[in-house]
Amino acid sequence: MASTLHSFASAADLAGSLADKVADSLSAAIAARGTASIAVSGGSTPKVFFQALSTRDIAWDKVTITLVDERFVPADNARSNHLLVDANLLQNKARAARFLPLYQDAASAEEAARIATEKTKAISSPFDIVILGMGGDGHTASFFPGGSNLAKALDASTPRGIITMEAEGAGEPRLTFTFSSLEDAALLVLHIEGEGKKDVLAKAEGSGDEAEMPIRAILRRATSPVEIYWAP
Ligand SMILES: O=C1O[C@H](COP(=O)(O)O)[C@@H](O)[C@H](O)[C@H]1O
Repeated sequence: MASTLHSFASAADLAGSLADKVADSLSAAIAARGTASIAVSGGSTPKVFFQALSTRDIAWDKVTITLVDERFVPADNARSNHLLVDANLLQNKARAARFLPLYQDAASAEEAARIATEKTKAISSPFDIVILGMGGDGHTASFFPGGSNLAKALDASTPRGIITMEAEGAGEPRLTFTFSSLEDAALLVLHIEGEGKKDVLAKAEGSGDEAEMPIRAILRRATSPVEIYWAP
């Protein structure tokens, strides 16, 4: 499916514009179905966007928020994506939203993935909105190059839900929604910032194996158009 690049002069401009777009999409879903869903990324990029989105005046009590991926660490760990969402998105007006975490207090990441898959079945499919990020190695969600479960995660026939991932570049074991869970969102966004990420994107858009740069799976095979939001 095609992608469209939306470029902004600054990260603040991008955050405001993306927050408006997401708020409009959530409101449209609520008007159509009574509820709305959004799966967001962690990492360093989304903080300012989260802060902007949290102030938007929509029916947040009808919105379910979850993560596209998470580290297998509790929510009070500084590297937790849940912590980032708590501190920046589940604030202001967005405090009224329901948050479904991927991390579960389980004996293993595999058990946590199984529990999280069950719990997130309460969210209707497809997601209304998915916001992906991208690492400098071409990973997105926790689809890491060399990842232990990468082939399964990227296989379009792997069911919706959460699986585990371990990889050298990932730090802790990870929990990640599968490709099939994310690729058909009504609004599918790739949010990246910096010249370095633009170069990584250009490389990913070229030829090469998906396993080397897993973002290629989204760019090449997502059934929804990919809206790329970029700022320097
Ligand atoms: O590990 C992760 O990294 C990516 C990208 O993060 P960034 O710090 O380069 O913005 C992120 O999209 C993903 O959700 C996160 O778990």
